[in-house]
Amino acid sequence: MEGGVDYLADERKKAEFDVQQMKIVWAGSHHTFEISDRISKLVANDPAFSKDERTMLPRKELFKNTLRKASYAWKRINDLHLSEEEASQLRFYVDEPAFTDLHWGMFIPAIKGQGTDEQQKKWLPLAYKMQIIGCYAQTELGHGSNVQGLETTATFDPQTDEFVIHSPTLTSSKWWPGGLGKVSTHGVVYARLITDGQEHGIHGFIVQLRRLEDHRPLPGIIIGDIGMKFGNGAYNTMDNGVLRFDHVRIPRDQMLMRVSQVTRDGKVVQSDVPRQLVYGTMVYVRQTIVQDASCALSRAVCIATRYSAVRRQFGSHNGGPETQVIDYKTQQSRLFPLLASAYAFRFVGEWLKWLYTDVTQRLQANDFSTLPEAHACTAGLKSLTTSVTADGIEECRKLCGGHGYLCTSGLPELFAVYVPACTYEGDNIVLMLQVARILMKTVSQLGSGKLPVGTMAYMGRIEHLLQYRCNVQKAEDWLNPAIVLEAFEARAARMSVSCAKKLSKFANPEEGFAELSADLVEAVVAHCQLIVVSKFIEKLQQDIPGKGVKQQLKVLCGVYYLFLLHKHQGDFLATSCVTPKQASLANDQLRVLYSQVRPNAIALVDAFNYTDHFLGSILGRYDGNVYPKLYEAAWKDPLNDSVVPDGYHQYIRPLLKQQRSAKL
Ligand SMILES: CCCCCCCC/C=C\CCCCCCCCCCCCC/C=C/C(=O)SCCNC(=O)CCNC(=O)[C@H](O)C(C)(C)COP(=O)(O)OP(=O)(O)OC[C@H]1O[C@@H](n2cnc3c(N)ncnc32)[C@H](O)[C@@H]1OP(=O)(O)O
Ligand SMILES: Cc1cc2nc3c(=O)[nH]c(=O)nc-3n(C[C@H](O)[C@H](O)[C@H](O)COP(=O)(O)OP(=O)(O)OC[C@H]3O[C@@H](n4cnc5c(N)ncnc54)[C@H](O)[C@@H]3O)c2cc1C
Repeated sequence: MEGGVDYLADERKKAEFDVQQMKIVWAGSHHTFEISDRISKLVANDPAFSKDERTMLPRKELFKNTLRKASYAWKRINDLHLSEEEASQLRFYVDEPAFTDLHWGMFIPAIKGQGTDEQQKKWLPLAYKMQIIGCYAQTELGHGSNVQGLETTATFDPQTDEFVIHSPTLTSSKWWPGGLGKVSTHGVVYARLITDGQEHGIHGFIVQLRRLEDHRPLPGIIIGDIGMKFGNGAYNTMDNGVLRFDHVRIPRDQMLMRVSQVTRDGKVVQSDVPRQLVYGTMVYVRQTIVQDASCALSRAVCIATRYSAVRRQFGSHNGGPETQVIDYKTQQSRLFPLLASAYAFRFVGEWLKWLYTDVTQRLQANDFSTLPEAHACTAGLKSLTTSVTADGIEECRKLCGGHGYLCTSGLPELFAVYVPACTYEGDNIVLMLQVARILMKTVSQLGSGKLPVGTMAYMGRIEHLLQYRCNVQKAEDWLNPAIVLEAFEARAARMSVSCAKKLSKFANPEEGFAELSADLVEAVVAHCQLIVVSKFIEKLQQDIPGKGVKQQLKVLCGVYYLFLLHKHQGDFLATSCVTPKQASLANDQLRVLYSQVRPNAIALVDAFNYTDHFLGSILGRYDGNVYPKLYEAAWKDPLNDSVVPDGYHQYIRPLLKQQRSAKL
C-alpha cells in the first residue's frame, strides 16, 4: 500500500461480517486457505513472475518469457518440494496459460483415465518428472465439436505389430492443441482406428512428435504454431499447434487400451468399460473449468467493485464530494448479481468437484451408473458458467467506464484469455444440446417406473410440478428457499415437458430435435440455473461459522436467484410458475437485497484474498490509489519513450507542411 494510505479504508469499516472467516468459506477450508494465501504471496513477491509488460511484448518474446517462467516455476516446485495441490496453486497465481496446462491438465489425465495399468506404469513416471512433455491432440482443421468426424487414421499393420498414423486430407491436420506448436515431445493423438480394413471409431494413441535429443520433429511429422490469437498477451503465451502425419509408425502398445484393445492379430476387443470413457479427459477438464469460472468472474468483479467505490461522478451538493458510482442503483443492479454469481459458481464448482471424485471412484470399481449424470452436469454447468463469466467480465469493463478499456485495468486481457472457455472443451451450444438429449430422454421415461436420479430427480415429481402454484404474497416471501426452489423446479420441468410435447409431434425425432434446438437450449439453461440455485441453498444449510458470514451468503444467494427470476421472468410467466404481481414482488425484494449488499461490497471482494499481483489491475488495487498510478503507468508506455514520435519526420511533418502551403 503506497505510503500506508488505504483509500478504501472507510468502505472496509462498513463491513457487517467477519472477512477472515469469509476468506475461508471462499477458499473451501482452513487448509486450502492457508495454501492459497501462502502460494499467492510467494508468487507476488517473486519478480521472476512479473506480468507488467505482458500486453506489450511481441509474440516471440512473450512466448520465450512464458518458457522462462514455466522452467523457473518447475524449479521452484522441486526446490521447495511443493505438493500437487501447492503446485497447482502456484500455476493459478502465476496466471499465464502455458504448455504445462495441457501436459498436467489433459495429457496426464488422458493416460490415467484411458491407459491400462501397464501403460500408466510406463508413461506416467516420465510425464510426472517432465522428462517427456505431452499435449492433447484431438481437434482438427475440419472437425472439433464432432469428434466422431475426425479424419486422422490409425491403421493396424499386423506384419510389424504397429499402427500407422496418417493425415489423409488437409482438414485432418490437427489444429488447436495447446503446447503442440513448439513444446510438446509427445501427444495423445485421437484417430480413427482401422484394423483389417474395418473402422472401429475414435481412440487415443500416444505418439512421439519430437526427438528428445534436439527437439526436431520425427520423420513424417509436420508441426508448427497456428498463429496469433485474440488480444494482447492473453492466450498468446500458449503455442496452439498444427500437426500432420505422413504414415508415422508407432508400436501397438501405444494405443490407450482401457476401453478397447487391439490384439497381436489385429482383433478389436471391447472391455466392459463404456466407449464414452474415451471422452473422460474432457469431462475432467469441464469440471475444472466450472471451478475456474468463479475465479475469473470474482477477479473481474473485485476490480469493478473497488473501482466503483473509488470513482465519483455527478451529484455534488454545496461543493461536497460527488457520488461514488457504486451508489447508483443501476451500477448495483449490474454489479451485485455478478458478485453473487461469483459466489454461486464457487459453491456449485465445489459440489461438482465432489461429484466428479465420486464418479471416478465408482469407475475404478467398474460402476458406470453415474457417468450420464457426470456428463450432463459437467457439460451443462461448463456452458452456463463460462457464458455468464465471459459476459460478466465484459460487463465489469463497462462498469469501469473509459478506464476499463485500458490494458492497465487488467480487464481486456482477462476477457481475451477467458473468452475461449466458451468454445474449448466443447462449444457451449453443442454441450447444451447434449444435456437437452438427456433431459428429453428423462422426460420420455417418466411414467415408465424408472425414477430420475441426481440433478434430474425433481422430474420425478412431475405431476406435482405441473400442478404447482406459487403462493408468494409479499416481497419477503421470496426469501423462503423452499418457495424459490419449487418455482425454479417448476419452470425447468415445464419448459422441458413443453419441448418434449412439441418433439413428439415430429415423425422423425432427429428432425424435431434440430427444429426445436433453440427452445431446447432455453430449457437446459433453466435446468442448469436450478442446479446452481439449489447448490447455493444447500451450502447455506451447512454450519458456517463467523460473525455475519452466513447472513451475507444468504443475501448473495437471494440476489443470485431473484436476479435470475427477474431476468428470465418471461420464462416464469409463460410457464405460469409466477404471476406478474409475484414477479414484481421479486424485483422489489431484489432492490432491498442490493441495499444490504452495498455496505459489504468491498469486504465481499476482499474475501477473495487476491493479491495486487494476481489482479494485475490499477483500477482494482487493494488500496484504491487509482489516479496517481494510472498517471504513472501512462508514462511507462513505449510510445512515451520520446517526446516526438518515431515517424514524425516521415509522416507528420510532410502532412503539416502540406496544410501550411495549402493555406498560403
Ligand atoms: C507459465 C507458468 C507455468 C506454471 C507451471 C507450473 C507447473 C504445473 C504444475 C501443476 C499444474 C496443474 C495445472 C493444471 C491445469 C489444468 C487446466 C486445464 C486447462 C485446459 C485448457 C483447455 C484447452 C482446451 C482443450 C480442448 O478443447 S480439447 C478438445 C475438446 N473437444 C470437445 O470438447 C469436443 C466436443 N464434442 C464432444 O464431446 C462429442 O463429440 C459430443 C458432442 C459429446 C458428441 O459425441 P458423440 O460420440 O457423437 O456422442 P453422441 O452420439 O452425441 O452421444 C452418444 C452417447 O454418449 C453420451 N456421451 C457423450 N459424451 C459423453 C461424455 N463425455 N461422457 C459420458 N457420456 C457421454 C451421450 O449422452 C449419449 O448417451 P446415450 O447413448 O445414453 O444417449
Ligand atoms: C484457445 C483454444 C484452445 C484449444 N485447445 C485445444 C487442445 O488443447 N486440444 C484440442 O484437441 N482442441 C483444442 N481446442 C479446440 C476446441 O476444443 C474446439 O475449437 C471446440 O471443441 C469447438 O469446436 P469447433 O472449433 O469445431 O467449432 P464448431 O463446431 O465448428 O462450431 C462453430 C459454430 O457451429 C455451431 N455448431 C456446431 N455444431 C452444432 C450443432 N450440432 N448444433 C448447433 N450448432 C452447432 C457452434 O455452436 C458454433 O457456433 C482449443 C480451442 C481454443 C479456442
